[in-house]
Amino acid sequence: MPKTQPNLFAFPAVDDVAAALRSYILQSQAAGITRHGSFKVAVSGGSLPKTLAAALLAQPSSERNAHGVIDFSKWEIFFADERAVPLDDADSNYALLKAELLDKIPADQGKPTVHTLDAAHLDDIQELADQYEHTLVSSFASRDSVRLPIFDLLLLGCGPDGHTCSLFPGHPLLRETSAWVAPIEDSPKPPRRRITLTMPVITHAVRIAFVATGASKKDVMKQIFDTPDGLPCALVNEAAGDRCSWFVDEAAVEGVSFPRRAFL
Ligand SMILES: O=C(O)[C@H](O)[C@@H](O)[C@H](O)[C@H](O)COP(=O)(O)O
Repeated sequence: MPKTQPNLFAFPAVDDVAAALRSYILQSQAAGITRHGSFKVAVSGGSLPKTLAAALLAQPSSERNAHGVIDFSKWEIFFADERAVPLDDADSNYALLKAELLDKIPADQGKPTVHTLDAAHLDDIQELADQYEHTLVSSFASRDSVRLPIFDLLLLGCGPDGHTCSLFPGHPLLRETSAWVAPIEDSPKPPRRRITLTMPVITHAVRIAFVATGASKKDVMKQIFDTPDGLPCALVNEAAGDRCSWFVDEAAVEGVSFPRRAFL
């Protein structure tokens, strides 16, 4: 079977990115609820929670979308990567998502289930990762019955070096094939101690959406799309093909030759 290509959706401004992302999330939510009655999604940190809030908190008065409205009561939110810090620490991805999005969800949009890391294990990073893997096992079924968890949607960022989640270029963790969640103690992006979903889990998701905005991303976007050379984001593109969609603004893809697709 020929390999499929990732979808590159480019928009004039960040607001347009957020509007398209909303529509894509609605489609993914509908598919998840049809499949298993809930919507299992994992999110990253960085600039993503802000764009996500812009996408999800804008409740158009008449939602003209065939896929319904956002229903957070059906959402199970996981962290695609998380920093090994207390949940109220300024570096925590949970704290960031809470401030940007969770605290602002209107009551009539329902309350999501949010799976945070277990802060009792912050001193033991392997245990922290193992405990988070247990959290996934409890939600997705046991490791004996499923080889890998299948998220309905992963919402990921792309670092200026091409990293995603806490998988960094050239890092041995990129070759992890057995764990679902892995610890990292030498993250080049601070803080150094983190946990992350592994590549097999990422590439098995039903849908993967990358969000990358701003001119600071254009060099790495050229590398990822025009001269793919093993950067973590390029590896996800390669493995997931058209299950992988990029929501970017024009500034982030200036000079990128890879063909854009129209977002319908
Ligand atoms: O915890 C983290 O550091 C993030 O999960 C990380 O993987 C992030 O998504 C990228 O670094 C992109 O960040 P920006 O969107 O801020 O560039």
